[in-house]
Amino acid sequence: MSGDQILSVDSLSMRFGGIVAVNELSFNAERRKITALIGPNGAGKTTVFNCITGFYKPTSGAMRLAHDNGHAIQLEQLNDFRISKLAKVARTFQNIRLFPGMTVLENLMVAQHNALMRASGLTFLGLIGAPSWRKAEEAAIDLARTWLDRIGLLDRADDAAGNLPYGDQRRLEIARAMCTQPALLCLDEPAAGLNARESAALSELLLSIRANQGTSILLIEHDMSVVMEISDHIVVMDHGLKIAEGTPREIRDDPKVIAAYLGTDEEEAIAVMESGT
Ligand SMILES: Nc1ncnc2c1ncn2[C@@H]1O[C@H](COP(=O)(O)OP(=O)(O)OP(=O)(O)O)[C@@H](O)[C@H]1O
Repeated sequence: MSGDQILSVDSLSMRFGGIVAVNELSFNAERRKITALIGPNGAGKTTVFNCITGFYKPTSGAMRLAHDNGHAIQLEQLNDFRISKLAKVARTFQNIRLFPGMTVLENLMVAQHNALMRASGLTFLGLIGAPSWRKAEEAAIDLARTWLDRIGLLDRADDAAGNLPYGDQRRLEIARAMCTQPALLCLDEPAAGLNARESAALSELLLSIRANQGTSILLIEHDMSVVMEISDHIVVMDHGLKIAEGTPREIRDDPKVIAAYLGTDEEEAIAVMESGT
């Protein structure tokens, strides 16, 4: 894999006592591309995400995020707050983490809290309704409404987020992450629990984010139909190690991947991998 890397992970290791969850992992994610991280349960994928997003401090290794303008940031030196603010890395989680009692629109406004706080001069300008604050608030509402339109939820803007169907909540989480205007969007199993129609809508949304926003996406996903359809590059982990990487076609045909990812029954494994083509 060559080209313009937004993320370079170099010899990343994470230990929990005697468990080596991630073992000397190295890979790159290309700018404006979709990179998938796959592997069986317990392979270490979420731990990698937790290191990249600053939830865990890695035991060793380096993670370099390079912005468009050439500015590079060593993620292992920052905490989660600074990674989201300075490195502009946004993430979603395996379990939905919306504010269910807040409206759909409010969930997207909360994502823009940092920008709004700055514009409000840490609340004072907001309290007196200064024009600069009103302008920033209008821009935030515009951005939120644009994303609601993109995910087809504009007409549900005033409904409680918790009342949305599950697939809509998943897409709302992605819209919320996009409202932070991230350089790198990390999605942890966004297709989990979705039906076939919802998975297809998710794939379409991620492809449109790549095409229209040019956002780089790092994706953990078990749903092979989504992974094979939208990924530019796939990194495969097993027991904390990288066992393969390549294009969807290369990964689908790799016997090591088939055996490790899907167990020892090769015939069944091939059938499952092929279902994702
Ligand atoms: N905070 C923690 N403390 C101790 N062990 C942990 C912790 N987080 C993860 N692990 C262990 O690290 C290993 C990798 O877990 P991880 O959740 O990263 O795997 P995964 O590939 O994301 O799995 P899944 O696909 O099931 O989500 C597992 O053995 C797990 O039990």
